[in-house]
Formats: sequence, C-alpha cells, structure tokens
Amino acid sequence: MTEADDFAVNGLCVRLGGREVVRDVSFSLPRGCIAAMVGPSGAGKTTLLRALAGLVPSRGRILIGGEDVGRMPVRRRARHLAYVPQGEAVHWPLPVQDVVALGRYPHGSADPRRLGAGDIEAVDRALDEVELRPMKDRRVTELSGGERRRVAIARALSTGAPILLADEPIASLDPYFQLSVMALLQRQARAGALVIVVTHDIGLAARFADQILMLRDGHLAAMGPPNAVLAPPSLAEVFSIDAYRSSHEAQPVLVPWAMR
Ligand SMILES: Nc1ncnc2c1ncn2[C@@H]1O[C@H](COP(=O)(O)OP(=O)(O)OP(=O)(O)O)[C@@H](O)[C@H]1O
Repeated sequence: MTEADDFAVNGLCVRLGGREVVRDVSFSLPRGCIAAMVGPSGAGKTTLLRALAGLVPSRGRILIGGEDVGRMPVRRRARHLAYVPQGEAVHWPLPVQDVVALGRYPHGSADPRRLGAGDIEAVDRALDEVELRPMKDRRVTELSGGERRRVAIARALSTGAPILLADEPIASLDPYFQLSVMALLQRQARAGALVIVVTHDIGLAARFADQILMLRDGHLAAMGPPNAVLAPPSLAEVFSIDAYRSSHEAQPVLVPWAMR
C-alpha cells in the first residue's frame, strides 16, 4: 500500500432536515480491502455512503490518493468511485445490457449503439460477474427484485472504478447470490479495489470483510477487523443482541441469536 492508494475521510458531517445525521466521521482505508459498514437502522450508513459518493452535501474532507474528491470534476470522480444505491436503480424498460452500459458514461460512452470494444468488454465482464449475461436483452422492469440488484451491481462494476461503494447490495438476494455477490466484492478487493459495503448481515460481514466500520447515532463507534469489532460487548451495546460465535472452514461464523 502506498499513501496515494488511500481513501481518507476527515471530520465528515452531514446535516439532513436540520439534524446532524453523520457526525465527525474519520477513517482511512487502503485499496485491496473490503470493508463492511454496519450499524442499527437509522445509524447513518446510507447517508454516510451517499456523502462518500458525493451525492449529498457534507462538511469535512474526502481524499482519494490525497486528492480532494469535492474538487474533482464529476466525470473524473465517477471514474474513481462507483456507487450501488439502495433499492431499485432503474424504472425505465431498458434492456439489461443498456443499463449496465450506463456505467461507461464517465468514460465518454453512454449511447449503447456507440460503445467501443473496451466498453463492450467491460459490460460483458460485469454481466458475467453477476451471472446475468443470458438475460442481457431482457428489460430490467421485467426482472425480479434480486435480478435488478445484480443489474445495479453490474452497472457499478462496468465503470472499472477502483473504489466501489455498495448500499445493501445483498438485501433482496437469495442465499446463493448473497454469497456470490459477497465473494464477487471480495474478488474486486483482492484485485486491487477498495470496496465499502453497507449490510445488515453481520454474519456475512464477519465472513467476507477485512474491516468493519460500525456506525451508531451518526458516528463511527468502532473500526477494525471483524473479530475485534463484532465482539460480544459491541454487539450488545450497539445492536442490543447476543450472537452465536464459532468457526467453520477457518472462517468466522456469527449468527444473531437473542435480543438483549
Ligand atoms: N432526507 C432526509 N431528511 C431528514 N432526515 C433524514 C433524511 N434521510 C435520512 N434521514 C435521517 O437520517 C438518519 C440516518 O438515515 P440513514 O438512511 O442514513 O440510516 P441507515 O443507517 O442507512 O438506516 P437503515 O439501516 O434503516 O437503512 C435517520 O434518522 C433518518 O431518519
């Protein structure tokens, strides 16, 4: 890791509806890392992720390799940061491959009829990653909720951005695709990307993430490796739960077990 690879957030604050919903958040993460952002409902995860993506005004600084994201031209920022929003991304009856091709917009190609060979390759690769190539000509409005989530993930992947911010990408997926998408995000990290994924699934966070960012009431309550952060005291204090903890195939197993 070099300093230029870092994604650094300093003193980030976001006000919404006259209230500070993200408060003085600071952290830095290297490329090659997958970080899971967890926390109770309303803790500020989506707001923080949207602020990191430049989609909501914030105070403080966000730096990529020392460069201030707030001063980056929008297309340049979009080549650095890809964002998978919560919920369904597209409501128009476009073919799947055209939606995924929107990820090539920051590279100058938005019209699906004018994509270059590199764009087409990036789109096909992204469709393969989420196992949607056979559905590429289907209209997104005719897909299931889980399939649409995978289209949104493919669109972000097709940007080729080295920083991927994903808001609950596995929320509406079946167990096979929850594992598939988490493994895919981990592969992106191992290939050199920085992935920050918001999830309520602390079990999959423990299994796949290198770092946990734990939010509570808008501030970063804890950050570190899963076994340190998702430990009984913080699960009790932040989530008000006890969890069953074990290991399987040398991986941590964490199952929410009882309310406290
Ligand atoms: N547009 C808005 N105006 C005012 N308050 C908002 C707005 N959007 C979100 N909030 C508030 O900001 C706080 C953080 O919301 P946010 O959606 O970031 O939480 P979250 O941790 O992602 O929650 P969840 O896990 O339920 O998705 C909540 O108290 C929410 O009510």
